Amino acid sequence: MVCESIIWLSWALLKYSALALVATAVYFTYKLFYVPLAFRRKYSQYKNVYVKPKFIPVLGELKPCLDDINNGRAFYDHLKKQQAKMGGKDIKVYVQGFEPRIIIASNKAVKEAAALIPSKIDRADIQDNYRLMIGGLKFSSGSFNNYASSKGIAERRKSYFKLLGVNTSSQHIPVILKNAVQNLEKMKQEEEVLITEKISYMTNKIFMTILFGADLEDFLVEKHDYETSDGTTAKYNLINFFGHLLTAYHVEGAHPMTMFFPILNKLNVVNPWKRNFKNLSRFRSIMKEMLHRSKDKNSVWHQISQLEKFSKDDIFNDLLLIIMGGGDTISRSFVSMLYFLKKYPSTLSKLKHELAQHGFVKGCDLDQMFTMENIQKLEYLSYVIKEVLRIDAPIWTTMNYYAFKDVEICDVPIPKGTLMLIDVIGTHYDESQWLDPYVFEPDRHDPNSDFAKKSKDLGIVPNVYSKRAFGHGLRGCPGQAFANLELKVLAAFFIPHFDYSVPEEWLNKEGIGFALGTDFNFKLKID
Ligand code: HEM
Repeated sequence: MVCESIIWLSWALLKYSALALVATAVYFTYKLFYVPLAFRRKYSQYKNVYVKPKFIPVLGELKPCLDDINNGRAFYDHLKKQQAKMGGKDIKVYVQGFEPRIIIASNKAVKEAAALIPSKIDRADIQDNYRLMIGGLKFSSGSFNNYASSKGIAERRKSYFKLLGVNTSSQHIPVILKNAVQNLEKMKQEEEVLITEKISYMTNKIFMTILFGADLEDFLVEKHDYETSDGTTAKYNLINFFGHLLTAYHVEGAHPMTMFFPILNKLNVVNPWKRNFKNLSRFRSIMKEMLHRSKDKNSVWHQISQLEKFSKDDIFNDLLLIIMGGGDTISRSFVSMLYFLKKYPSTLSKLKHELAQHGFVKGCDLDQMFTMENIQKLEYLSYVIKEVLRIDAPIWTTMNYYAFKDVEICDVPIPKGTLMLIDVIGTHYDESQWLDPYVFEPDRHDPNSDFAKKSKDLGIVPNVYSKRAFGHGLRGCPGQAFANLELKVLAAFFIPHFDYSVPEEWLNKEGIGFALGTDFNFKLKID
C-alpha cells in the first residue's frame, strides 16, 4: 500500500513537472520567438519603417552592444551608423528579449510624437508593472517618472524644476564652485586620478547638498555597510554608497535574468535582486535619517516640503529620481568634455582663450567671477557643451513611452499598448543633418562660423529635432537648464586651473564614449 502511494506520488510529480516544463517552453517560445517575429512581420509592410534584415532571437539588439564592448568600444558605438543604414526611414523596429519596441527616429516622427505627448503617448505607468519597473527605475520607485502625466504628476515635476530652472539655478553656483575647488585640491594630492569616479563623486555630492541640505557635509562622509557582489561587506560613505548602488541597479536592469524571469526581479528573492534590494532599503533609511538632521532652509527638500502640497514620501522618491537623473549625466558629460578637448587641442586652446578673455584665469577672484552674468558671456563654451552632448550624449535614447491610444506616426499605425523610445545617438551622427558628424567641432553650433556656413552651403542644416540629448516634448528632460549651468561652471573653473593628460592610446582610439552604462575610466595626470 505504502509502495503504491509512493509510486503514484512519484508519477504525479513527474507528470506535473513535465507539464510545467512544457508550459514554460511554450511560454518562452511564444514570448521570445513568436511575439518579436510577428512584430517584425507587421511593421515590415511599411516602407518608412526599418526592420533589421536579420532576426537575432533572444539577444536581439543586445548582440551588437556586446560586440562593441568585446571590441573595446562603447556599447552604443554601432548605433552611430544606424541612421545611415536606415536610409532616412522614420521609425525603427527594436526587438530584444520580451518587449519589442518602436524607435522614433526621423525628425518628422519625433515632431509628430512630441505633439501627441501626453494626450496619446506618455510615460508608461509602470509603478506596479514589474516587467518595466527594472534597473535604475527601481531605485527611484514611486517618483513622478513612473507615472503618466496626470495633473498631480505634472505639478510635482514643475515644482522641483522651478527651483532648478533657468531663473533660479544661479543660486546654486556657490555650491557647485565650492565642490569644484575642494575636488581639485584632492585631485592634486593624487599622482593619477581615475577621472570618471572622481567627477561622479563631485557631481553627486553637489546634488545631495542642493537637494537635501548644505549642513549635511559631516553626515555625507559617515560610512555605512554595503553588501558587495563577492559576498563581503564594504564600508562606503553615502555618496559612494549611492554610486555603487545605482551602478548595481543599472547592471541588474541589463542582466539577462531580469529579462527572462521578471518575476524574480519583482520578488527580490535571489541575488543580485535580493542584495540590491537590501542595499537600497538601507540607503533609503539612511537618507531619511539624514533628512531629519537637515535644517537648511534653502534645500530643495525643505522648500518643497514647505509647500505642503505633496506627501513626504512622494518628495523623497522624486528627489531620488532627480539625483539619479542629474548626477551622473552631468559627470559623464564633463568627463567626455575633458576627453574630446584633449583629442582636439585647437578647440581646447580656443576655449582657454575665451575663458581668459572674460577673466576666467588661474587665481582669479572666484566669487566675483562666477556670476550668472559672467558665465552667460561664455559663448564658445556653450558651443563646446552642445557639441559634447551631440558627439557623446550621456543617454543613447530617451526613456520609455507608451501609446495610451491607437496613434499614427508618419502614417504608420501604432496600436495602444506599444512601447516606444526616441532615438538620440543615431540622429547625432546622421550625415544628412550634421556635416562630418564624427568630428568634434563646436563651431557647427555657431551660426556665424565658417563651418556652419559651409554646412549650410552644402544644404546640411540641423533643426531643433536634430538635437536629442535632452529629448523633446512634455516629458523631455526638465534638468536641461541646471545641467548646462553646472557644466559651464565646472568647465570655467577647471580648464584654467589645471592641466591634464589623457593616455595617448585613448586619444587615438575610435569608439570611446562615456555615456551611462560604459565603464571607460581613464587615469588623468594633473600637471
Ligand atoms: C547632461 C545632462 C543631462 C542629459 C543629457 C539628460 C537627458 C535626459 C533624457 C534624454 C531624458 C529622457 C527624456 C525623454 O524620455 O523624453 C531625461 C529625463 C529626465 N531628466 Fe535629464 N538629463 C540631464 C541632466 C539632468 C539633470 C541635471 C536633472 C535634474 C536636475 C535631470 C532630471 C531628469 C528627470 C527627472 C527626467 C525624467 C522626466 C520625466 O519623467 O518627466 N536630468 N534626461
